[in-house]
Amino acid sequence: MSSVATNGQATGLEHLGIEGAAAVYRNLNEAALYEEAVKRGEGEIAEGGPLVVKTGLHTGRSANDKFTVRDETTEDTVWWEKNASMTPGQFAALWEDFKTHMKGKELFVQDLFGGADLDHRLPVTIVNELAWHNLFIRHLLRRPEAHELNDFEAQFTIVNLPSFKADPARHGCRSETIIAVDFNRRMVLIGGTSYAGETKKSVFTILNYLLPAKGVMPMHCSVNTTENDNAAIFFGLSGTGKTTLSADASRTLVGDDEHGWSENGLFNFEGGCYAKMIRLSAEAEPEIFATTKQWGTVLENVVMDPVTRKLDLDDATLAENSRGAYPIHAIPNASATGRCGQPRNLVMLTCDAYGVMPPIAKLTPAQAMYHFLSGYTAKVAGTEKGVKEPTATFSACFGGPFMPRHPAEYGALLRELIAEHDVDCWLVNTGWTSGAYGTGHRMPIKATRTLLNAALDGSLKNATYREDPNFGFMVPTSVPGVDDQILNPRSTWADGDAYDVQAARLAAMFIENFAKYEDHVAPYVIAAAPRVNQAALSRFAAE
Ligand SMILES: Nc1ncnc2c1ncn2[C@@H]1O[C@H](COP(=O)(O)OP(=O)(O)OP(=O)(O)O)[C@@H](O)[C@H]1O
Ligand SMILES: O=C([O-])CC(=O)C(=O)O
Ligand SMILES: [Mn+2]
Repeated sequence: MSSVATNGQATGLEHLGIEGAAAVYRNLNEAALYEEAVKRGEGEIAEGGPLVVKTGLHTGRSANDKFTVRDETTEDTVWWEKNASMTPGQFAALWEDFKTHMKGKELFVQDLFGGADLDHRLPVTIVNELAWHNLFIRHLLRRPEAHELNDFEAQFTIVNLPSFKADPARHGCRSETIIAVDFNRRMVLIGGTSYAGETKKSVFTILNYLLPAKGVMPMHCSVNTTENDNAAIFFGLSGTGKTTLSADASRTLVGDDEHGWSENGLFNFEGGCYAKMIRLSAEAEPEIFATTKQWGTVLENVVMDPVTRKLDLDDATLAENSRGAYPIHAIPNASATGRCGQPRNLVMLTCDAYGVMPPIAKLTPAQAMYHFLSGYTAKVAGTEKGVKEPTATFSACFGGPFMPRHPAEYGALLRELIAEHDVDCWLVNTGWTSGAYGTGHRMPIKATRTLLNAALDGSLKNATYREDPNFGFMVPTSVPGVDDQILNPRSTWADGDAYDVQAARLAAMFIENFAKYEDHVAPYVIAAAPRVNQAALSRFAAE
């Protein structure tokens, strides 16, 4: 039940040491939070009803401002090479300063679950300074039934104060922005950023730490299924198509970003979606587009005409990473439970801006392990003119910034689950074709969907395949409904030699990145590495 505490009334936050707030609004529903957000000038209402907000300086996650407390709890369980540390003393000072900062402020609190599987879900309390942040996280996580709130006992608390400014000298951080994770105190403190994604990815970080200890695999992936439960997992880094491709009219959406895989099957950690809005097309993504016309959707950094209240989804002035947050039932064919059975297919999405990877390839279990640990995608220069060079990104487990443990731990869990459930693995490139970024173009969404559907319905297994000379995986030569040519990326390039050079460069980047795992994985995984075409590579060096 919702409650409001003012003027020294009991707030339910005393046990945390949070005292002196001007008011505490607990578990307000969507309508009430809308009203509070608008009343406070936090956002404006667009045509059709969405709440439009701006986040200012930070329009994406601040991965370099995230710190984990290093103590006896975490010393041997966190991978310190890729997780920046802070001391328990620095965290204690930060928490004191957070409590001071909250005095006299109005706070919005939600009690929610992370995880649709009753055996593995995590009750969390989220304390927000902003009403719209509270609405966002209510959309994104799993809302308890009224009776579940009676004996709700949070196992973690997340406090998010965008107006707080961290102090590098006192808190051990590097800027005024901080995301501080303390697994011993069971708290996450977020300060100095209004980008809402930080909160949902903090819950993800916690689950990524806790679940492997119970033998449950946490994954940065989307999941969808069918009436007869032909479930599929789509791994991928940001912008590779998890949200876009999992919302498919012919399949049931389980979730778009974070899932667990246990003996019971797959389960969503969340109860909502967080979709990229930039240049969203009504034709290619009708289900997601419809949410931009609905009451309830929170639109972050989407440009709106203040008079007509019409949205311009093509305008990247506020952010290239503009976002829409909505409860999962805003998508017509979403799962009511957030759960499904064991997957039959596992897809690794990559947005290869070099235009080298084929649009789909079949992976052996060893290749799947290799690509899971590599976590490859490429970032493009965005909208800047004249910048033609993409940048390769390797992010372990397709989610480095949210994975506290060593990638080999997640890898070992995944390997066992793939083998136990005999899952078919695929690599899908949603990035460039007919040349690299700057010359070619992005893979048409329609082609990607057709190829995926052939993989998921089993028909693609009967196609004829060729072996990719660089990556060693098997690539279909013909698939009904798509142009044969795009299946062979080299043939889409105007200059085949230029393709070979680019492919050799990418293969070499994979090898270089993978060196750090060689002591942690079995030889058969190392053997699944790409082969570097040395002749092509030396042509590049000579150029
Ligand atoms: N062939 C394609 N397949 C998938 N997405 C494509 C394709 N071509 C272009 N896109 C665009 O790429 C973007 C994919 O973003 P999406 O939101 O699905 O990424 P995501 O994996 O969910 O990322 P995040 O983890 O940040 O939420 C969308 O803007 C989509 O319109
Ligand atoms: O969390 C976010 O900001 C969006 C997201 O899913 C990602 O970046 O992987
Ligand atoms: Mn997404």
